[in-house]
Amino acid sequence: MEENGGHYFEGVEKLVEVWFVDPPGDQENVDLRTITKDVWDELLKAVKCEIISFTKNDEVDAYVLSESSMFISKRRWILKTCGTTTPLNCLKPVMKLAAEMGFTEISDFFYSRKNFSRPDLQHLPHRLFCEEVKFLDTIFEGGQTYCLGQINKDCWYLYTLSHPERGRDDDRPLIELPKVEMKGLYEPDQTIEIIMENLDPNIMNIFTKTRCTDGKDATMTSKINEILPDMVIDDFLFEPCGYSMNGINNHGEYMTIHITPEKEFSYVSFESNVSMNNYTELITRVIHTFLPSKFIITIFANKTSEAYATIRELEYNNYVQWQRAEMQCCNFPSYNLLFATYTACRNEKIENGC
Ligand SMILES: C[S@+](CC[C@H](N)C(=O)[O-])C[C@H]1O[C@@H](n2cnc3c(N)ncnc32)[C@H](O)[C@@H]1O
Repeated sequence: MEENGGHYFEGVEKLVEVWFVDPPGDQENVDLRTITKDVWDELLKAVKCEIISFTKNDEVDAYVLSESSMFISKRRWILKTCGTTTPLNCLKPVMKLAAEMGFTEISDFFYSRKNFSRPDLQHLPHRLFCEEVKFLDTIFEGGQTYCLGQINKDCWYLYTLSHPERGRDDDRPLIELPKVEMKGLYEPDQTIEIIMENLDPNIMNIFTKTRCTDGKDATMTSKINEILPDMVIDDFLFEPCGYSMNGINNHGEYMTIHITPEKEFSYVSFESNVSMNNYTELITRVIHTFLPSKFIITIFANKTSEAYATIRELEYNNYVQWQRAEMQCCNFPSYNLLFATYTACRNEKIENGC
């Protein structure tokens, strides 16, 4: 990979998602959102990133970070950071703090990332996936690890831990399913992530200070605001280039986009937990907004999610300009996972429908 006058930025994010179990009894005040910004400022020092913006609604707190994003709801914590950050270094302190609040158990844990372009620039424990696994195994018992895709090319690593038997203990099933199925799975959950590389340079130019004045200008010019129109957007345009946004809606759903526009190592990620029974249109909107040369899609859906039974439908979808290179499906105790990679068709192939 060619560098940019010695400048290199690793767009690939490390993604941590933790679901704590609501403690029994009166749970109203046991809420991760009671952790103040000052406390997060301190905790994030171990990650080597800072909070640059904050928005919230009744369901979710959303932080834009100097390197990506953090989302906090009552019992779920998501930390997504790029560059050479070290998110696993704040995991133990956050779990300790959560335990002091009453969150002593975890029902689901996910750590995932694509392979880095420059692993040599990463810091301990993020230099190798096996090093990350070793670190996580000192915290969790029974974590499972996977590598999807091609180990010698583009791949995606996952460390996951699931205790479906420890789910919410509140007798409020959201949809009618036999009790045995519902145990521990009262809250529908799904996450779609689209990881895009080698993007259209004219589109990437939008995410520079030479073309746009600020985050809002870049959001409107690129039409990011039309991807999921009900999201209230908090956006930031870096100097001289680079863009991050969080969107939240009143259903407690979020979206987040992060853009590294430098042409030598351009990278864009899209992530959302928006609930849909078919993600084809959303995926089409995202990839037409950024025009990547290649992309990876991952979709997680738990058993009460409306996407649970349908994520395999991606197998039958054609995106005209992009051809699917591979697809893998996994069934975990609480979640189904779909992983697929796509590459842009050459022009003569497009004319023939790829
Ligand atoms: C934080 S953003 C988005 C990163 C994201 N993970 C992605 O998808 O690429 C990174 C982009 O902003 C640029 N940038 C400029 N100033 C930065 C800063 N202070 N911290 C992090 N990135 C900065 C980087 O060069 C890069 O293009």
